[in-house]
Amino acid sequence: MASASENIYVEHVKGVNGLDKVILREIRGWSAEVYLYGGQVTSWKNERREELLFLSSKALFQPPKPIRGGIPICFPQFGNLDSLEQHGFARNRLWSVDPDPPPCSSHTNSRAFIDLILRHSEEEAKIWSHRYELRLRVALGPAGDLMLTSRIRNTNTDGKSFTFTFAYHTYFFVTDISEVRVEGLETLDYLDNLQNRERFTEQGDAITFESEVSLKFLKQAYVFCLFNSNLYTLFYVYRSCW
Ligand SMILES: O=P(O)(O)OC[C@H]1O[C@@H](O)[C@H](O)[C@@H](O)[C@@H]1O
Repeated sequence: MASASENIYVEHVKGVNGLDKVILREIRGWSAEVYLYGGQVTSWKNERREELLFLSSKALFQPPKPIRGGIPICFPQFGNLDSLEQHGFARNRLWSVDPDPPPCSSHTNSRAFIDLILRHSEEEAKIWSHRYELRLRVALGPAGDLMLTSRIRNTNTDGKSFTFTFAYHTYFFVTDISEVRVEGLETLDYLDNLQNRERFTEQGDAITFESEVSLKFLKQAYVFCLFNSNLYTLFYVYRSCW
């Protein structure tokens, strides 16, 4: 049973439409909310209780529809290049709390974290025949940093390998899109969805937004940052693999 002090950091509650939700809190006032439906982070607030993620006011919270906003998990595909549904099925499955996660080398400072797991199901085997375990740790660091660690294990009994693509499809909250700059993507190749997916190489030192932009980068940057000057927020997004 969780002790009173643990309850400060991790609280299990019912969210919209009675869906299970976990609230992570840090003592300085930062918080994050994670729905078991989709394994989806839907809120990340700073110590002034300002929301840093966008969640659509029209988000349905109604399985099997994905939740529009926060950080949807795209697996086993990002986009719609394969025959699977757009962005895969992980975002519209009910995940479980993982009671016995393998050791996770990151986030050792954090007391506000939750481990979730999604396993293959017989129902799903009709559309994707592989057996897998997808683990997700969502952790809120003492300084409010939000860290997502995903681990994918092939559990095919015949040892057959499979390929997949994966993405955190993060919706950041911005107050004025014309003020936003995304840096750190120069020299990376992308497909421009608004130009028949033609391939280009990013040349500028920042991407800015004067009209609709829809780019799919073919490799992820190790770090990129998004400046949102009105909110005085600077998001750094780091990627690390091991
Ligand atoms: O509407 P969905 O399936 O949640 O996808 C969200 C967005 O995902 C992006 O990857 C696509 O480029 C957009 O066209 C799409 O709107």
